[in-house]
Amino acid sequence: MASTTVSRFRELGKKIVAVGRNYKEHAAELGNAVPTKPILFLKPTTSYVTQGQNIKIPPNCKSLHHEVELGIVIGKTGSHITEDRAADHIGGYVLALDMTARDLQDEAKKKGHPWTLAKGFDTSCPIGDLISKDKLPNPENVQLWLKVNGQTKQDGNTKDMIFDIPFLISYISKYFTLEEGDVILTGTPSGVGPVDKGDVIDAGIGDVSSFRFQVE
Ligand SMILES: CC(=O)CC(=O)C(=O)O
Ligand SMILES: [Mg+2]
Repeated sequence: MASTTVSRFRELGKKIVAVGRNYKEHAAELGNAVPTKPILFLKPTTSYVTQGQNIKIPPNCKSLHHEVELGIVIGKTGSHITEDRAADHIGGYVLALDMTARDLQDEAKKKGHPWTLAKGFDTSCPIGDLISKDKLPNPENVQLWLKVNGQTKQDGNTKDMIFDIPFLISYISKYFTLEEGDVILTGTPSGVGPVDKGDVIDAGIGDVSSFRFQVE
């Protein structure tokens, strides 16, 4: 796959597949059980925002939470991908936030409704630039950090993921064809919390990639 093509993942990608509760400590902090198989949901690609654009609080949301995540950018289309072939389908990585209207999500959870509004609203997926595979040779042992107004809120390591990257690609691709440019968000470590109008979020993957977004 040509890296010039994958670098256009935001234009090419058809979907964002997100994994929920992939870190034990995060499941615990929200009082959720540790999953025995991946919990998946979709975010539309209209949720992307890039640096220079702001995060907007969606209507009726009184508790907008930050979730820093490692994203996998798919470089080669495939379905029923085996774990041992998963690496062939990775085009690179990306830093992302899975912004979550926590109160709307809690309301939906209580009623057994989908999380679509809480997770898929416009600006709910701030995203960085493509990270090439050679810049992140060990994606399963990197620090994911996030600060709000300069204060550290999240500082976890991808080695603590419950389901690892090959397993996720294999599992997801049994259900959804993973297409070039699609992004898998691999879940957030603990420390999620609220942000408000005017707050500044800085986040990063170790010292490999970082970005800043403001809440408007
Ligand atoms: C409880 C959640 O919102 C699940 C989620 O998105 C995660 O990253 O974990
Ligand atoms: Mg998340």
